[in-house]
Amino acid sequence: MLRRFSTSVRHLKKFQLDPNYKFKCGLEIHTQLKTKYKLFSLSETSFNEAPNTKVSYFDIGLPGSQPKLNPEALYLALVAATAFNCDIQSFSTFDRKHYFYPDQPLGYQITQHYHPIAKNGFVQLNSKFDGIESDKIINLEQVQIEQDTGKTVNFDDKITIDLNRSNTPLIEVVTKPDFEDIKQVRAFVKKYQMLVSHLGICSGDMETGAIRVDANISVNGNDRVEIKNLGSSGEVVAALQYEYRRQIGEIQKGNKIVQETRGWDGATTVSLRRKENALDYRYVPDSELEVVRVDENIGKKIQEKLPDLPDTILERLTSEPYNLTLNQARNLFNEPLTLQYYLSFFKIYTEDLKQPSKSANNWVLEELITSFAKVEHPFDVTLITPKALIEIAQAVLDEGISLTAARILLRHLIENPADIDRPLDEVIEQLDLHKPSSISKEDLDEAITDLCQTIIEENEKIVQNIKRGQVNAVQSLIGKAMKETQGKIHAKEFKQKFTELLGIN
Ligand SMILES: Nc1ncnc2c1ncn2[C@@H]1O[C@H](COP(=O)(O)OP(=O)(O)OP(=O)(O)O)[C@@H](O)[C@H]1O
Ligand SMILES: [Mg+2]
Ligand SMILES: [Mg+2]
Repeated sequence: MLRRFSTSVRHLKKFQLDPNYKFKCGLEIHTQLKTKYKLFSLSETSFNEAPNTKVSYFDIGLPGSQPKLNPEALYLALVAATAFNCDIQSFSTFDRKHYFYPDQPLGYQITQHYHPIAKNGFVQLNSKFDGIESDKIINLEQVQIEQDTGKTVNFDDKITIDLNRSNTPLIEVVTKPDFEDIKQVRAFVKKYQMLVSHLGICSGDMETGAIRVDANISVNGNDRVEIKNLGSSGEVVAALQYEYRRQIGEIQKGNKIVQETRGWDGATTVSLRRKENALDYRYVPDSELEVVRVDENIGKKIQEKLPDLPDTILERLTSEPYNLTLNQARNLFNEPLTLQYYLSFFKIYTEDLKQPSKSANNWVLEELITSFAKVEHPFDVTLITPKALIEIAQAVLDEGISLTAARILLRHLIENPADIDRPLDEVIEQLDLHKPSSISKEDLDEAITDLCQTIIEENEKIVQNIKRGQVNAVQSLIGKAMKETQGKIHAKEFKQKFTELLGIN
């Protein structure tokens, strides 16, 4: 996955649109809704179960079985439509789209062709958060509710069919052909993915096929070509880059671009079929499903209950008082428990202890996280609570221990969780981390001078480098001194001493 991602980034750098060939693109995004039950039956939705174990009569198209709409799916579709700023339709219906496929036993897919649940939304791409040069609005044509198909799985020389996925609820979100650039497409897919998982509408995992994208592309106003079933933002980008170049090649040869459906094989787009038109699908209203009527104000009511959207959260975290970098904010956004931890630590540290926000950020995002990494323990917000971290930070502020001692303490507590419940002072005592307060100032200064001199004598090379102008190399001498004194003496004091002894500024 990571490799695929970096490949697409590399492509992005190299790839340029040709100003003589205008790129135009619109997406159809199929999103599995995270419901307990399927769209029109009472079998449970399934992700990794043994094949054909999560199916009801209706899911396998048994004659006589009837569909009944799952209200949870309707609700999640309405939440999506609201978050995408759509006009929710108080009247919508289901239709049958006929086509034969072995993993679609009904012989048709139930979708919303004539009267979808929502129309006319938009998603705002933001130059600050979405990695594009300028803000851009992508308009949406509609959101429709539909069923997923089963899966055809090839085993050696056999083709098998797994109907667990059959009748899983989907929404298809159709954008207007507003994308003028592949970077905008990539930004949109990423944002879409983040939004639906944040709202709990969908798992958001493209790897498991929970979001699948069909990308429509045309060049210089010619017919559009639809590339079906792209499974990651990297694939969308790679397929569009390939197809853009292919269409330019055809135009340059004087060939006509015909409207067709193509697939992506990982390296090229391949023709699957000439595009069916609506007539080929023989859309008819599904006579077994009732008209869906929703309250005219439902969008407003849902809007009031929506949590803050990702952009709002990122905006807040990157502004006063937090002032996090965009990367830090993104990482926190992606780890809700860590975000909660950070916010509660930040509040106590800056409001009760009246300490600067920069130092609060440092405690959580540097000291705490690095301590876990150093002892190779997976980061766990429940281990050192915000209160416990406050206590450690407080010990440093009160000058009871040095920052380096605090680091040793943090690592010790992570590795010995039983000690977390003991009084902190006792643990500090046990580890002998207190600053050596019993020694007189003169004795301490002498000891520091001795130690620094020894280190200077033992590290001729580093000293030479410093004298040649690599002043930063002094840090490695300080590191050695800190190690020697187990962090009991502040780095600042060593820095002063080395500066003095080496005569550097
Ligand atoms: N000239 C164009 N260039 C690129 N994309 C286009 C162009 N015209 C339309 N599109 C895009 O094609 C998509 C059409 O999707 P829609 O679901 O309406 O129809 P479809 O692809 O014919 O149906 P199906 O759902 O059966 O695939 C939209 O995303 C739209 O933005
Ligand atoms: Mg479509
Ligand atoms: Mg389509």
